[in-house]
Amino acid sequence: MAEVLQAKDADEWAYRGEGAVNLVLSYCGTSPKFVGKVLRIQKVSNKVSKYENGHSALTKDERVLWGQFEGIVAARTREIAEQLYVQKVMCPLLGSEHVDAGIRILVSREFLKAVENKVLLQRPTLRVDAAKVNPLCDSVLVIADHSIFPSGILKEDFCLSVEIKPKGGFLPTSDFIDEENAVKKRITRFKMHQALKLHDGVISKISKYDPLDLFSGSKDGVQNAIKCLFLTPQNNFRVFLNGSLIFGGMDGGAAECVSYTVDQAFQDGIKRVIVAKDGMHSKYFLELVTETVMKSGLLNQLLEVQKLDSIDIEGAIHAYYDFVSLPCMVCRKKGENKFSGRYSSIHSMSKDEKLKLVRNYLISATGKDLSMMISFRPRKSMDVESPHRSVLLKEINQTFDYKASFIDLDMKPLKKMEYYYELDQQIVSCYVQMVKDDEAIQNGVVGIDGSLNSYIAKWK
Ligand SMILES: O=P(O)(O)O[C@@H]1[C@@H](OP(=O)(O)O)[C@H](OP(=O)(O)O)[C@H](O)[C@H](OP(=O)(O)O)[C@H]1OP(=O)(O)O
Ligand SMILES: Nc1ncnc2c1ncn2[C@@H]1O[C@H](COP(=O)(O)OP(=O)(O)OP(=O)(O)O)[C@@H](O)[C@H]1O
Ligand SMILES: [Zn+2]
Repeated sequence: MAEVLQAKDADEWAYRGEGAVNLVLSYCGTSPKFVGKVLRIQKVSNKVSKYENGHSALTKDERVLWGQFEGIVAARTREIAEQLYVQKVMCPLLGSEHVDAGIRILVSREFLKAVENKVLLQRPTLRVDAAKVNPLCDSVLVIADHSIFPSGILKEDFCLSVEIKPKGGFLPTSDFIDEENAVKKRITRFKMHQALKLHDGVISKISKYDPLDLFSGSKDGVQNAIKCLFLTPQNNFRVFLNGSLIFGGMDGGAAECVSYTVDQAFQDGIKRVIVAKDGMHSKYFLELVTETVMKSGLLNQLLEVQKLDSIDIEGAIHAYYDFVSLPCMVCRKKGENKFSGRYSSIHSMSKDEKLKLVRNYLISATGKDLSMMISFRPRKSMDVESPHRSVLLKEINQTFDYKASFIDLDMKPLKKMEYYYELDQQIVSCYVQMVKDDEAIQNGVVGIDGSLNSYIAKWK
């Protein structure tokens, strides 16, 4: 009979982290089956949400959308479909050596309850208020722990790992972008979204990070991006030592660091791995991350996936309405005729072409939201063969094994398309308003909206 995790097993799992929809636990027991693994447990919103990740299977339209991928249509639950999505859709695109789709394991309700109680005090308040462990889950995912090297490491070894959530790394060029929204072709969504997040109080400071730098392929660009992530990590940058968080936060908001003289835990942590003169460890740490990001080539692959969004949400939304057989709310609002107006080239496409546009948009959305984890351990001797790739930091003559993986490759629900459109419009209008207010201030005119003025100050 298949193993089912019970309440007593909760003792062997410890809080690792969480995002908006999953709680992640690391294994601290001795069973070879779980050593080097994490458990990824689905959460459910405390508020009733339109986009709730419930226990239901895929919708009829989603089954058509993902039908060409083996097994997804027949999946009994959304969790099973999501695991197959990682295996069949994302793995081939990102490389199976960088992705672990994991295996599902059965859990009892008592296990979920025990785990939830155990980690409650370690969870950020914002996350506790937002969501709880989904009590209806009967299975959870067991995935490789990407913050450590696979088993076989000695106890005294140290492994440093870095988690980066790069977000969208290119500017859209789609002809379907409204003239009013032309700013989208010049400013990244990440940067514009920062203005909205600040306005809504989600963050207290604008990130210095620019995804275009990270994806630039140039050493200077990547170096600058990593430095900015370090200065304003928000939910885009974290560092772990042997799986314990030593830099950044899990609250999805504004974990902020203002200088290289950060937390002692971080300083102590990097000293265990990087051999350098006092005061130089942070510099070489950032150098190591930069070199490895460049060398791994992971971002080139990721950018290709993100670029599957070829016509932007302002184009894809029209394909969506036809695909789900609903009147196009965007054409209706804009007073456009579906078959002769600005978006007629989309509305008159074949069913298959529209399906492909929507599917590619959603795959790209996964690519714009995933994270990558890169783990490092110092190579003790170049004579010993290692199955891992390595990077040499010339200035300190130190070689590191590294392992790079992608995490959080979740399938985005089809019904989120309308939300994506609305959010996109909101992001642009908030940013445009901010720029207008900024100009008004510079011209000596008092801004229209006091709250906007206050975040312009924070922008600078
Ligand atoms: O829309 P975005 O860019 O804010 O992305 C959301 C993320 O926000 P952030 O990266 O902080 O801006 C958001 O992350 P946080 O909860 O803010 O850490 C989620 O990753 C969300 O995806 P899902 O609902 O969990 O499937 C993400 O939603 P998707 O757009 O990827 O569906
Ligand atoms: N395989 C893994 N190995 C090591 N750490 C992991 C792994 N998977 C997740 N984590 C840690 O747990 C955190 C939450 O996981 P994950 O990003 O999958 O949650 P999520 O709720 O799906 O996120 P999001 O809000 O982006 O949708 C990650 O940020 C990472 O720190
Ligand atoms: Zn339309």
